[in-house]
Amino acid sequence: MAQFEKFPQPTEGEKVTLVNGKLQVPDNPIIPFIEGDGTGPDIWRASRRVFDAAVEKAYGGRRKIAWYEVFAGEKAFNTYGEWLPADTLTAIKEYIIAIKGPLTTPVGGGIRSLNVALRQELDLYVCQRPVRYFNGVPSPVKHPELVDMVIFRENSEDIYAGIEWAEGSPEVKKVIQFLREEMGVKKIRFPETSGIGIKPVSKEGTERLVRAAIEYALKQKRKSVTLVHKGNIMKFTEGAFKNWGYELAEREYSDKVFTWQQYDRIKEQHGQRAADDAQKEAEANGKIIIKDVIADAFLQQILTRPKEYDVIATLNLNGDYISDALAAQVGGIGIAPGANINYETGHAVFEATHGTAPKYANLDKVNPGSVILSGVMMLEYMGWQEAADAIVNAMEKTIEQKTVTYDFARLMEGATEVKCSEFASKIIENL
Ligand SMILES: NC(=O)C1=CN([C@@H]2O[C@H](COP(=O)(O)OP(=O)(O)OC[C@H]3O[C@@H](n4cnc5c(N)ncnc54)[C@H](OP(=O)(O)O)[C@@H]3O)[C@@H](O)[C@H]2O)C=CC1
Ligand SMILES: O=C(O)CCC(=O)C(=O)O
Ligand SMILES: [Mg+2]
Repeated sequence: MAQFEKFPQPTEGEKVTLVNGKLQVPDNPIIPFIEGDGTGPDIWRASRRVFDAAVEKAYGGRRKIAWYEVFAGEKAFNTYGEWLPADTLTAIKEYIIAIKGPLTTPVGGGIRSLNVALRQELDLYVCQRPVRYFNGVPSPVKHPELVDMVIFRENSEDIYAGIEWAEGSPEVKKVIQFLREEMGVKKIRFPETSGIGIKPVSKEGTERLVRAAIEYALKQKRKSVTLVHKGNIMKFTEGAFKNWGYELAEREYSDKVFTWQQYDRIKEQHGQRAADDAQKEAEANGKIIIKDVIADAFLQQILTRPKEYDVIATLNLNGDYISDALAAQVGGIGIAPGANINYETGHAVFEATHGTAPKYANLDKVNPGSVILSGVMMLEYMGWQEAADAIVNAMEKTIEQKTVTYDFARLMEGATEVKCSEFASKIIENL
């Protein structure tokens, strides 16, 4: 049993376990949850009702989640005097699968991101964010239905490692002195007034992320995996990510993928026609095409040619930007789910793409769709597909009936605007 310093033990349920790399989920699994800050509590209350109703409906009482509250953010600070108590990490390590609401991160000072800390502490190296269109959702683009992508965002490295020093600090002076005097760096434009941030990107980190993306593409019979990077500018981090990604694909999946690097080699030796034919043959044989694109070009092409993209593998910061941009394309951040996963240990924390939307806190107003769909991902991960499908169908039906929260209502003709809790109730009615 987990040893908690401050938290009470869970009073009901059984542990999820990992046996020989496979999750074993009992009928009454203990699932830790973090309510979240800002709009988190409103959204969590609404979402939890949907999860419980769907599980009850799908399994007639045979299965039931034993929710176990753990704490992070403001509620943790107010209750335990810490933003991220050790017990929360202990609980997630012990019970393997958890779900959370958004947590606040102050800009330019104060605590570092608790969301990022959770991902790093638990080494949840994949941030998996599927982006698809739900019929009837208002969108700013003409063909939102052409967007059907799954983002694999590297979650443990990059500029998010939090290695940075503030302008004027003794540390930054030391780093700048080292760079100038020992490394021969001459390009810091204003050395006296610079803050410095470091961007670590490793071969191991890249390989496990790209491997997860390719495994997903193979299992789900997707067409391509695109490595999105800014390798033309950041050659040894983003450029290396691209190179390591291609190398891994050709080394570990040689009979299952066709890469654009292979295409280039064939083109060089035998001409463009031969390369085109080789790619067509690979596609006809169901091979996954591994390609790459520079991040800025990608951000315009997801608007102009979304059909060309499928599974996306990218670094941490690119993935953050891409997640919100793609979410907007299919109707906004109100229905953008996600998961942070370590595919080796099985640990997974499910959470929405959006933040705490603080101006709407406690108004029972915002869309709970992102956390509800994050819960759908969680149910799928647990193997409770029937409950997951029931929620997706009921949510589709509710949106088609034009019963929606403010974010959709303001863009839809003839919609009935409902509160966060009412949207959840309508989904439950439609189960
Ligand atoms: N994983 C996490 O926990 C994350 C936490 N954060 C943190 O959240 C805080 C606030 O961040 P901020 O940059 O304002 O981004 P948010 O995602 O919280 O909000 C930005 C805007 O997105 C829209 N929005 C967000 N959530 C919903 C929802 N559920 N339904 C409908 N619309 C929604 C609102 O748009 P509109 O104004 O148009 O109504 C809102 O003003 C920060 O402290 C940030 O660090 C941010 C991202 C992820
Ligand atoms: O941790 C935060 O405050 C922001 C995280 C974020 O934007 C994301 O995970 O997409
Ligand atoms: Mg983000």
